[in-house]
Amino acid sequence: MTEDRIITAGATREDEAVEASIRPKKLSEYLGQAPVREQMQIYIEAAKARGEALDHVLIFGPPGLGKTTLSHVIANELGVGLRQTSGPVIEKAGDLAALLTNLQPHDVLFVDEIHRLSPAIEEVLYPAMEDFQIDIMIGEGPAARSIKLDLPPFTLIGATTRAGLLTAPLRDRFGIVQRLEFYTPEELTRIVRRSASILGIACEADGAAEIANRARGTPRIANRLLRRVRDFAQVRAQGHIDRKVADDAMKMLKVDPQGFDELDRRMLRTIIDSFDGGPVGVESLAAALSEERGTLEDVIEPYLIQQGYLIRTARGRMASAKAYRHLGLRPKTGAREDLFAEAERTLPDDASES
Ligand SMILES: Nc1ncnc2c1ncn2[C@@H]1O[C@H](COP(=O)(O)OP(=O)(O)OP(=O)(O)O)[C@@H](O)[C@H]1O
Ligand SMILES: [Mg+2]
Repeated sequence: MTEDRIITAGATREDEAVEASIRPKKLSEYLGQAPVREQMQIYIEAAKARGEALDHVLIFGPPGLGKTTLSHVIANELGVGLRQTSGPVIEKAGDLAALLTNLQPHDVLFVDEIHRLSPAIEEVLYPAMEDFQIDIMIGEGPAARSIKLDLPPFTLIGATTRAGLLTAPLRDRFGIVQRLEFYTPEELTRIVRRSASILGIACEADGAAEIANRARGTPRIANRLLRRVRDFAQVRAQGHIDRKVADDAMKMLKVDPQGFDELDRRMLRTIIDSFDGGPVGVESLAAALSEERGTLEDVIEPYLIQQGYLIRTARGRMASAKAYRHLGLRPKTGAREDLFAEAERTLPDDASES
Protein backbone atom coordinates (compact mmCIF):
# COMPACT_ATOMS: atom_id res chain seq x y z
CA MET A 1 0.00 0.00 0.00
CA THR A 2 2.57 2.56 1.06
CA GLU A 3 4.69 1.51 -1.93
CA ASP A 4 2.24 3.21 -4.29
CA ARG A 5 2.15 6.52 -2.47
CA ILE A 6 3.64 9.27 -4.53
CA ILE A 7 4.55 10.98 -1.32
CA THR A 8 5.78 7.96 0.56
CA ALA A 9 9.05 8.83 2.23
CA GLY A 10 10.61 5.41 1.69
CA ALA A 11 12.90 4.99 -1.32
CA THR A 12 11.54 3.37 -4.47
CA ARG A 13 13.76 1.77 -7.07
CA GLU A 14 13.35 4.78 -9.34
CA ASP A 15 14.42 7.07 -6.48
CA GLU A 16 17.55 5.05 -5.95
CA ALA A 17 18.54 5.26 -9.61
CA VAL A 18 18.08 9.03 -9.81
CA GLU A 19 19.36 9.71 -6.31
CA ALA A 20 22.82 8.57 -7.36
CA SER A 21 23.10 11.61 -9.63
CA ILE A 22 21.53 14.25 -7.39
CA ARG A 23 22.71 13.10 -3.96
CA PRO A 24 24.97 15.81 -2.48
CA LYS A 25 28.60 14.76 -2.07
CA LYS A 26 29.99 17.72 -0.15
CA LEU A 27 28.86 19.45 3.02
CA SER A 28 28.35 22.67 1.04
CA GLU A 29 25.82 20.87 -1.20
CA TYR A 30 23.97 19.40 1.78
CA LEU A 31 21.24 22.04 2.08
CA GLY A 32 19.27 22.86 5.20
CA GLN A 33 19.96 21.17 8.58
CA ALA A 34 22.16 24.17 9.45
CA PRO A 35 23.02 23.15 13.04
CA VAL A 36 23.98 19.63 11.94
CA ARG A 37 26.10 20.95 9.09
CA GLU A 38 27.89 23.50 11.25
CA GLN A 39 28.72 20.98 13.95
CA MET A 40 29.87 18.30 11.55
CA GLN A 41 32.10 20.79 9.76
CA ILE A 42 33.92 21.50 13.01
CA TYR A 43 34.18 17.86 14.12
CA ILE A 44 35.50 16.82 10.71
CA GLU A 45 38.08 19.59 10.55
CA ALA A 46 39.25 18.89 14.08
CA ALA A 47 39.61 15.14 13.50
CA LYS A 48 41.54 15.77 10.31
CA ALA A 49 43.86 18.26 11.99
CA ARG A 50 44.62 15.75 14.75
CA GLY A 51 45.11 12.97 12.26
CA GLU A 52 42.56 10.83 14.08
CA ALA A 53 39.44 8.93 13.11
CA LEU A 54 36.27 10.96 13.62
CA ASP A 55 34.27 10.01 16.72
CA HIS A 56 31.37 7.59 16.09
CA VAL A 57 28.24 9.31 14.75
CA LEU A 58 24.59 8.39 15.26
CA ILE A 59 22.14 9.97 12.81
CA PHE A 60 18.43 9.68 13.37
CA GLY A 61 15.35 11.07 11.65
CA PRO A 62 12.34 10.00 9.57
CA PRO A 63 12.88 8.33 6.15
CA GLY A 64 14.11 10.46 3.27
CA LEU A 65 15.57 13.33 5.32
CA GLY A 66 19.18 12.60 4.34
CA LYS A 67 20.75 10.10 6.76
CA THR A 68 22.45 7.99 4.11
CA THR A 69 23.42 11.12 2.21
CA LEU A 70 25.00 12.71 5.28
CA SER A 71 27.02 9.57 6.01
CA HIS A 72 28.51 9.61 2.53
CA VAL A 73 29.15 13.35 2.76
CA ILE A 74 31.02 12.85 6.05
CA ALA A 75 33.28 10.12 4.61
CA ASN A 76 33.87 12.22 1.55
CA GLU A 77 34.81 15.32 3.56
CA LEU A 78 37.11 13.22 5.75
CA GLY A 79 38.71 11.88 2.57
CA VAL A 80 38.28 8.27 3.71
CA GLY A 81 36.59 5.16 2.37
CA LEU A 82 33.07 4.08 3.34
CA ARG A 83 31.77 0.55 3.76
CA GLN A 84 28.04 0.16 3.94
CA THR A 85 25.94 -2.48 5.66
CA SER A 86 22.75 -2.63 7.67
CA GLY A 87 21.56 -4.02 10.97
CA PRO A 88 19.50 -6.98 9.73
CA VAL A 89 22.19 -8.04 7.23
CA ILE A 90 24.83 -8.78 9.87
CA GLU A 91 23.80 -12.20 11.12
CA LYS A 92 26.96 -13.64 12.62
CA ALA A 93 29.76 -12.14 14.67
CA GLY A 94 32.08 -13.35 11.94
CA ASP A 95 30.30 -11.13 9.37
CA LEU A 96 30.98 -8.08 11.49
CA ALA A 97 34.55 -9.14 12.20
CA ALA A 98 35.20 -9.52 8.47
CA LEU A 99 33.86 -6.01 7.82
CA LEU A 100 35.83 -4.44 10.64
CA THR A 101 39.16 -6.10 9.92
CA ASN A 102 38.96 -5.05 6.28
CA LEU A 103 38.71 -1.35 7.06
CA GLN A 104 41.58 1.01 6.29
CA PRO A 105 42.62 3.32 9.16
CA HIS A 106 40.06 6.15 9.67
CA ASP A 107 37.51 4.58 7.28
CA VAL A 108 33.79 4.92 7.89
CA LEU A 109 31.62 1.87 8.52
CA PHE A 110 28.04 2.89 7.79
CA VAL A 111 25.41 0.73 9.50
CA ASP A 112 21.91 1.57 8.29
CA GLU A 113 18.92 0.51 10.44
CA ILE A 114 21.30 0.10 13.34
CA HIS A 115 18.39 -0.49 15.74
CA ARG A 116 17.94 -3.88 14.07
CA LEU A 117 21.32 -5.34 15.09
CA SER A 118 20.96 -8.54 17.07
CA PRO A 119 22.01 -8.42 20.75
CA ALA A 120 24.89 -10.84 20.09
CA ILE A 121 26.29 -8.57 17.38
CA GLU A 122 25.92 -5.51 19.60
CA GLU A 123 28.12 -7.23 22.18
CA VAL A 124 30.87 -7.58 19.59
CA LEU A 125 30.46 -3.97 18.56
CA TYR A 126 30.98 -2.45 22.02
CA PRO A 127 34.73 -3.17 22.39
CA ALA A 128 35.19 -2.47 18.68
CA MET A 129 33.80 1.03 19.14
CA GLU A 130 35.49 1.69 22.45
CA ASP A 131 38.95 0.16 22.14
CA PHE A 132 39.20 -0.79 18.44
CA GLN A 133 39.40 -4.42 19.47
CA ILE A 134 37.20 -7.45 19.02
CA ASP A 135 37.05 -10.77 20.80
CA ILE A 136 36.04 -13.62 18.59
CA MET A 137 35.56 -17.27 19.43
CA ILE A 138 37.27 -19.83 17.29
CA GLY A 139 36.63 -23.55 17.43
CA GLU A 140 33.87 -25.32 19.30
CA GLY A 141 33.36 -27.27 22.51
CA PRO A 142 36.28 -27.69 24.94
CA ALA A 143 38.78 -26.64 22.28
CA ALA A 144 37.06 -23.29 21.75
CA ARG A 145 39.03 -20.23 22.68
CA SER A 146 38.61 -16.54 22.26
CA ILE A 147 41.17 -14.41 20.49
CA LYS A 148 41.56 -10.67 20.55
CA LEU A 149 42.01 -8.84 17.27
CA ASP A 150 43.22 -5.27 16.94
CA LEU A 151 41.29 -3.11 14.53
CA PRO A 152 42.37 0.00 12.66
CA PRO A 153 40.86 3.14 14.21
CA PHE A 154 37.57 3.72 12.37
CA THR A 155 34.37 5.72 12.53
CA LEU A 156 31.06 3.96 12.95
CA ILE A 157 28.13 5.90 11.52
CA GLY A 158 24.78 4.45 12.52
CA ALA A 159 21.46 5.53 11.04
CA THR A 160 18.01 4.89 12.43
CA THR A 161 14.52 6.28 11.97
CA ARG A 162 13.93 6.44 15.71
CA ALA A 163 16.57 6.78 18.38
CA GLY A 164 14.11 5.39 20.90
CA LEU A 165 14.57 1.94 19.41
CA LEU A 166 18.27 1.82 20.24
CA THR A 167 19.52 0.13 23.39
CA ALA A 168 21.05 2.52 25.91
CA PRO A 169 24.54 0.91 25.93
CA LEU A 170 24.75 1.24 22.16
CA ARG A 171 23.50 4.83 22.10
CA ASP A 172 26.00 5.78 24.80
CA ARG A 173 28.92 4.71 22.64
CA PHE A 174 28.30 7.38 20.02
CA GLY A 175 30.27 10.56 20.71
CA ILE A 176 28.26 12.54 18.17
CA VAL A 177 24.48 12.31 17.89
CA GLN A 178 22.66 14.20 15.14
CA ARG A 179 18.93 14.46 14.79
CA LEU A 180 17.65 15.47 11.36
CA GLU A 181 14.58 17.72 11.30
CA PHE A 182 11.93 18.16 8.63
CA TYR A 183 13.05 20.79 6.09
CA THR A 184 11.39 24.18 5.73
CA PRO A 185 9.67 25.01 2.42
CA GLU A 186 12.51 27.48 1.68
CA GLU A 187 15.16 24.79 2.15
CA LEU A 188 13.20 22.36 0.00
CA THR A 189 12.84 25.01 -2.69
CA ARG A 190 16.61 25.24 -2.87
CA ILE A 191 16.88 21.46 -3.04
CA VAL A 192 14.32 21.29 -5.87
CA ARG A 193 16.14 24.01 -7.81
CA ARG A 194 19.47 22.25 -7.37
CA SER A 195 18.04 18.91 -8.54
CA ALA A 196 16.27 20.57 -11.49
CA SER A 197 19.50 22.13 -12.65
CA ILE A 198 21.41 18.83 -12.37
CA LEU A 199 18.66 16.98 -14.26
CA GLY A 200 18.34 19.75 -16.87
CA ILE A 201 14.73 20.59 -16.00
CA ALA A 202 13.43 24.11 -16.69
CA CYS A 203 11.85 25.07 -13.37
CA GLU A 204 10.87 28.60 -12.30
CA ALA A 205 11.38 29.69 -8.70
CA ASP A 206 7.62 29.77 -8.07
CA GLY A 207 7.23 26.29 -9.55
CA ALA A 208 9.96 24.97 -7.27
CA ALA A 209 8.28 26.61 -4.27
CA GLU A 210 4.97 25.00 -5.16
CA ILE A 211 6.63 21.58 -5.25
CA ALA A 212 8.51 22.26 -2.02
CA ASN A 213 5.32 23.21 -0.18
CA ARG A 214 3.84 19.82 -0.81
CA ALA A 215 6.86 17.67 -0.06
CA ARG A 216 6.12 16.93 3.62
CA GLY A 217 9.39 18.51 4.72
CA THR A 218 11.27 15.67 2.98
CA PRO A 219 13.94 16.02 0.24
CA ARG A 220 13.27 12.56 -1.20
CA ILE A 221 9.61 13.45 -1.74
CA ALA A 222 10.53 16.87 -3.19
CA ASN A 223 12.82 15.22 -5.73
CA ARG A 224 10.18 12.65 -6.62
CA LEU A 225 7.44 15.26 -7.05
CA LEU A 226 9.82 17.22 -9.28
CA ARG A 227 10.15 14.22 -11.58
CA ARG A 228 6.39 13.66 -11.74
CA VAL A 229 5.75 17.34 -12.42
CA ARG A 230 8.41 17.22 -15.13
CA ASP A 231 6.48 14.43 -16.89
CA PHE A 232 3.34 16.51 -16.74
CA ALA A 233 5.16 19.62 -17.98
CA GLN A 234 6.72 17.73 -20.86
CA VAL A 235 3.34 16.66 -22.19
CA ARG A 236 1.31 19.76 -21.33
CA ALA A 237 3.70 22.71 -21.10
CA GLN A 238 6.72 22.20 -23.36
CA GLY A 239 8.70 20.93 -20.39
CA HIS A 240 8.54 24.25 -18.56
CA ILE A 241 7.59 24.20 -14.86
CA ASP A 242 6.04 27.27 -13.26
CA ARG A 243 3.55 27.63 -10.41
CA LYS A 244 0.49 26.94 -12.55
CA VAL A 245 1.97 23.83 -14.17
CA ALA A 246 3.17 22.52 -10.79
CA ASP A 247 -0.22 23.18 -9.25
CA ASP A 248 -2.12 21.45 -12.08
CA ALA A 249 0.22 18.47 -11.92
CA MET A 250 -0.28 18.11 -8.15
CA LYS A 251 -4.04 18.23 -8.58
CA MET A 252 -3.78 15.40 -11.06
CA LEU A 253 -1.58 13.49 -8.60
CA LYS A 254 -4.08 14.16 -5.80
CA VAL A 255 -1.42 15.66 -3.55
CA ASP A 256 -3.23 18.32 -1.53
CA PRO A 257 -1.80 21.73 -0.62
CA GLN A 258 -0.36 20.40 2.65
CA GLY A 259 1.30 17.55 0.82
CA PHE A 260 -1.11 15.05 2.36
CA ASP A 261 -2.28 12.13 0.30
CA GLU A 262 -5.04 9.55 0.67
CA LEU A 263 -3.32 7.70 3.49
CA ASP A 264 -2.70 10.81 5.60
CA ARG A 265 -6.29 11.88 5.16
CA ARG A 266 -7.53 8.35 5.83
CA MET A 267 -5.58 8.29 9.08
CA LEU A 268 -7.02 11.59 10.28
CA ARG A 269 -10.51 10.59 9.09
CA THR A 270 -10.34 7.26 10.89
CA ILE A 271 -9.37 8.89 14.17
CA ILE A 272 -12.22 11.34 13.79
CA ASP A 273 -14.93 9.01 12.41
CA SER A 274 -14.16 5.70 14.07
CA PHE A 275 -12.61 6.87 17.33
CA ASP A 276 -14.43 10.14 17.92
CA GLY A 277 -11.24 12.16 17.47
CA GLY A 278 -9.17 10.00 19.81
CA PRO A 279 -7.22 9.34 21.87
CA VAL A 280 -6.75 5.98 20.20
CA GLY A 281 -3.88 3.57 20.80
CA VAL A 282 -1.48 3.15 17.94
CA GLU A 283 -2.17 -0.59 17.67
CA SER A 284 -5.92 -0.09 17.25
CA LEU A 285 -5.32 2.65 14.75
CA ALA A 286 -2.92 0.51 12.72
CA ALA A 287 -5.46 -2.32 12.69
CA ALA A 288 -8.27 -0.01 11.57
CA LEU A 289 -6.09 1.27 8.71
CA SER A 290 -4.66 -2.17 7.81
CA GLU A 291 -1.18 -0.70 8.08
CA GLU A 292 1.83 -1.86 10.04
CA ARG A 293 2.34 -0.06 13.30
CA GLY A 294 5.93 0.72 12.27
CA THR A 295 4.78 2.38 9.04
CA LEU A 296 2.38 4.52 11.00
CA GLU A 297 5.00 5.56 13.52
CA ASP A 298 7.99 6.03 11.22
CA VAL A 299 6.48 7.21 7.97
CA ILE A 300 3.04 8.72 8.38
CA GLU A 301 2.67 10.32 11.76
CA PRO A 302 5.94 12.22 12.35
CA TYR A 303 5.04 14.87 9.80
CA LEU A 304 1.39 15.08 10.89
CA ILE A 305 2.60 15.57 14.47
CA GLN A 306 5.23 18.13 13.52
CA GLN A 307 2.61 20.10 11.60
CA GLY A 308 0.15 19.95 14.49
CA TYR A 309 -2.58 17.84 12.84
CA LEU A 310 -2.01 14.89 15.10
CA ILE A 311 -1.36 14.97 18.81
CA ARG A 312 0.52 12.21 20.56
CA THR A 313 -0.57 11.75 24.15
CA ALA A 314 0.16 9.12 26.77
CA ARG A 315 -3.24 7.58 25.99
CA GLY A 316 -2.83 7.51 22.22
CA ARG A 317 -3.27 9.66 19.13
CA MET A 318 -5.73 12.53 18.87
CA ALA A 319 -6.87 14.62 15.92
CA SER A 320 -6.30 18.34 16.57
CA ALA A 321 -8.81 21.05 15.72
CA LYS A 322 -6.61 21.82 12.72
CA ALA A 323 -7.17 18.28 11.41
CA TYR A 324 -10.95 18.69 11.58
CA ARG A 325 -10.73 21.95 9.66
CA HIS A 326 -8.39 20.47 7.07
CA LEU A 327 -11.00 17.84 6.30
CA GLY A 328 -13.71 20.47 6.10
CA LEU A 329 -15.28 19.48 9.42
CA ARG A 330 -16.20 21.50 12.48
CA PRO A 331 -13.81 20.66 15.35
CA LYS A 332 -15.58 18.63 18.00
CA THR A 333 -16.02 20.34 21.33
CA GLY A 334 -12.83 19.94 23.28
CA ALA A 335 -10.63 19.20 20.24
CA ARG A 336 -7.26 20.70 21.00
CA GLU A 337 -5.62 23.39 18.93
CA ASP A 338 -2.23 22.45 17.60
CA LEU A 339 -0.72 25.05 19.94
CA PHE A 340 -1.06 22.57 22.75
CA ALA A 341 0.72 19.93 20.73
CA GLU A 342 4.01 21.65 21.50
CA ALA A 343 4.48 19.79 24.77
CA GLU A 344 4.13 16.37 23.13
CA ARG A 345 6.29 17.37 20.22
CA THR A 346 9.22 18.05 22.46
CA LEU A 347 8.88 14.80 24.37
CA PRO A 348 11.81 12.48 23.82
CA ASP A 349 11.32 10.10 20.94
CA ASP A 350 10.34 7.08 22.97
CA ALA A 351 8.32 8.71 25.71
CA SER A 352 4.98 8.03 24.05
CA GLU A 353 2.85 5.03 24.12
CA SER A 354 -0.23 3.23 24.80
N1 LIG B 1 20.39 18.04 2.87
C1 LIG B 1 20.09 17.66 1.61
N2 LIG B 1 20.32 18.48 0.57
C2 LIG B 1 20.00 18.09 -0.68
N3 LIG B 1 19.43 16.91 -1.00
C3 LIG B 1 19.20 16.05 0.00
C4 LIG B 1 19.52 16.38 1.35
N4 LIG B 1 19.17 15.34 2.14
C5 LIG B 1 18.66 14.40 1.32
N5 LIG B 1 18.66 14.83 0.03
C6 LIG B 1 18.13 14.10 -1.13
O1 LIG B 1 17.11 13.22 -0.67
C7 LIG B 1 17.40 11.89 -1.05
C8 LIG B 1 17.07 10.96 0.11
O2 LIG B 1 18.02 11.09 1.14
P1 LIG B 1 18.62 9.81 1.92
O3 LIG B 1 18.58 8.60 1.05
O4 LIG B 1 19.92 10.21 2.45
O5 LIG B 1 17.55 9.66 3.09
P2 LIG B 1 17.57 8.68 4.35
O6 LIG B 1 17.36 9.54 5.54
O7 LIG B 1 18.79 7.83 4.32
O8 LIG B 1 16.27 7.79 4.10
P3 LIG B 1 15.95 6.28 4.61
O9 LIG B 1 15.48 6.42 6.04
O10 LIG B 1 14.83 5.83 3.69
O11 LIG B 1 17.19 5.48 4.46
C9 LIG B 1 18.88 11.88 -1.44
O12 LIG B 1 19.12 11.07 -2.55
C10 LIG B 1 19.20 13.29 -1.79
O13 LIG B 1 19.11 13.49 -3.19
MG1 LIG C 1 19.02 5.79 4.01
